[in-house]
Amino acid sequence: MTYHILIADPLSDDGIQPLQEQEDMLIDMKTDLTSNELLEQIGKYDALLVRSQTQVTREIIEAAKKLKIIARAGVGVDNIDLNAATENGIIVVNAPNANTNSAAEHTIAMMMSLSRKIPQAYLSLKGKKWERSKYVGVELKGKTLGIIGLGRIGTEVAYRAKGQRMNVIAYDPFFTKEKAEKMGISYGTLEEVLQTADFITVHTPLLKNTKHLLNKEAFAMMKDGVHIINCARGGIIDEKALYDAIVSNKVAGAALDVFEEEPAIDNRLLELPEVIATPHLGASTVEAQENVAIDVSHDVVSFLHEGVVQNPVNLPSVPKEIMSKIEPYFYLAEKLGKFLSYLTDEVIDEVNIYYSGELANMEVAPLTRNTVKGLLKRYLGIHVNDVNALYLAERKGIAVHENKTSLTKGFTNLLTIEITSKSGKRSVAGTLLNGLGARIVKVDHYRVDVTPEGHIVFIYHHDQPGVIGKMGNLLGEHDINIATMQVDRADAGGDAIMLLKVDKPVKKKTLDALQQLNEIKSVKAINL
Ligand SMILES: NC(=O)c1ccc[n+]([C@@H]2O[C@H](COP(=O)([O-])OP(=O)(O)OC[C@H]3O[C@@H](n4cnc5c(N)ncnc54)[C@H](O)[C@@H]3O)[C@@H](O)[C@H]2O)c1
Ligand SMILES: O=C(O)CC[C@@H](O)C(=O)O
Repeated sequence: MTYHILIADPLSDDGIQPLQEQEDMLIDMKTDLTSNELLEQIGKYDALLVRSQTQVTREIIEAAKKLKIIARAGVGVDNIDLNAATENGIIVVNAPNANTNSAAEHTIAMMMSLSRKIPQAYLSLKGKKWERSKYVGVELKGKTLGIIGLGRIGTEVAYRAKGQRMNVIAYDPFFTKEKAEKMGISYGTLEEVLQTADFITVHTPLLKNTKHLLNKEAFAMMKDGVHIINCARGGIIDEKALYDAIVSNKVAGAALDVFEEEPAIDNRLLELPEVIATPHLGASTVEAQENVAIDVSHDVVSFLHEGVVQNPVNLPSVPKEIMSKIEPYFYLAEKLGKFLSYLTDEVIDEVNIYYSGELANMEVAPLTRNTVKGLLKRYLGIHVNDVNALYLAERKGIAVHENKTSLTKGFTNLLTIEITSKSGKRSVAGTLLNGLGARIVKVDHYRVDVTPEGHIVFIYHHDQPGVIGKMGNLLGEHDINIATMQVDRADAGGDAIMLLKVDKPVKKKTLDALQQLNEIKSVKAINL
């Protein structure tokens, strides 16, 4: 199989080496596509790599019938419609750590340029003027830097600002007084940061709750003569409110790397002498660009080859040490889910997954996703995957619950899946047997021992003499060879089940013939 990869924004040549080394990957570098051209062409690609320019909209995602992965060479994924990607089962990855230093260094560079008016003085001198008294700046030492958003970049900015002998106060919903003490900075509420800082820098993502975080009301709370820096995302600051605050002398100056609309050629903030700006250059260093491209290239290769990624955005990442423990159960979970999907044709209301024995001590969320994927696969085929399984279940009104119990009924590990529909509950249980691999060990309350693979004929029947022979004969007449057979019953002469492993898929006419036998209550062909 050959994978088609589209690189839609400029990426470092050295960084995409891991992709170029793959013999089964054809790479198209098309960095000047219009959105219409992208829409027309996206249908043939398996992977799409972008930076911040390309807008990966719902329309593009819905036209991307083969697309499996969108890789954002950088942090912010606000140019990608994540909901659309998740709904369509497309994994989104980014490179969250690769440009942290560059963005933090750029923030400090912008703050120092702002405090000493370096860009303005530079332009003046280039214009053959020697204006020493016009460009008097302020020192950073002893001033307070307010940081809003203390994630990767905010934290690096905090440490660098301490190096400038600044006092640092930060607000982040996940930041505590204890953490502040450890870092040697101050903890503040948003209001406290706004009220006490001489310089304010924002380092949050652009989200619903951070859109226009710095607005008219926020500027009103700030000290007179405050300086503002935004090297995170345009839109965190309300640009109109910033403009008014600068014109009214509330804000002494602003350093902006990012804008509500980019490219920000006609932005009127740029007309103000108090505003210095760069065209979204926070991550534009040789090192950051190489690192982001390397990180996303590795993720694209490993996802297309092995279904594994390091930096998923729309799927929780699983640490390696946890993954190594649960990985052996992935196969079992999906097969049990798929097996169970054959046992009912009714709408499923609820799925309960019971993790028992050693499984009860593990991080099982990825197994839950795989179970649900298996359960939905019969109906949704390739449209369900790890990314969208839980989303699709929720959309179909299926409640999924994880339960952990120490009851293992003699097994060291036991995974039991139970579905509830209007006519009641059905369940299947499986285990990993040491050295022997996966086994289905229970169907409803019947005990069995079957490998969860291949073609299975599943029969509900009355336990009575001759029934097994009759079925064997009938399958023989239909050219179906029985590989293994498992039978269990509730009571002698009562209800019973039979699981026949057969060598090839069983056709409908064979199932109909089996169903005609008096002893048979129901029969299903299961293909795992
Ligand atoms: N200018 C550039 O070229 C450039 C480069 C890299 C990153 N960025 C941007 O910088 C920003 C930060 O990146 P990061 O890697 O540090 O992200 P991060 O996820 O590590 O940190 C973001 C922090 O913001 C906090 N946050 C969320 N909502 C908040 C709120 N309402 N108030 C206060 N804090 C809030 C989160 O708790 C988190 O700690 C992102 O927007 C990213 O896109 C820009
Ligand atoms: O692609 C870029 O250079 C911008 C990257 C930056 O905005 C990010 O969020 O990582």
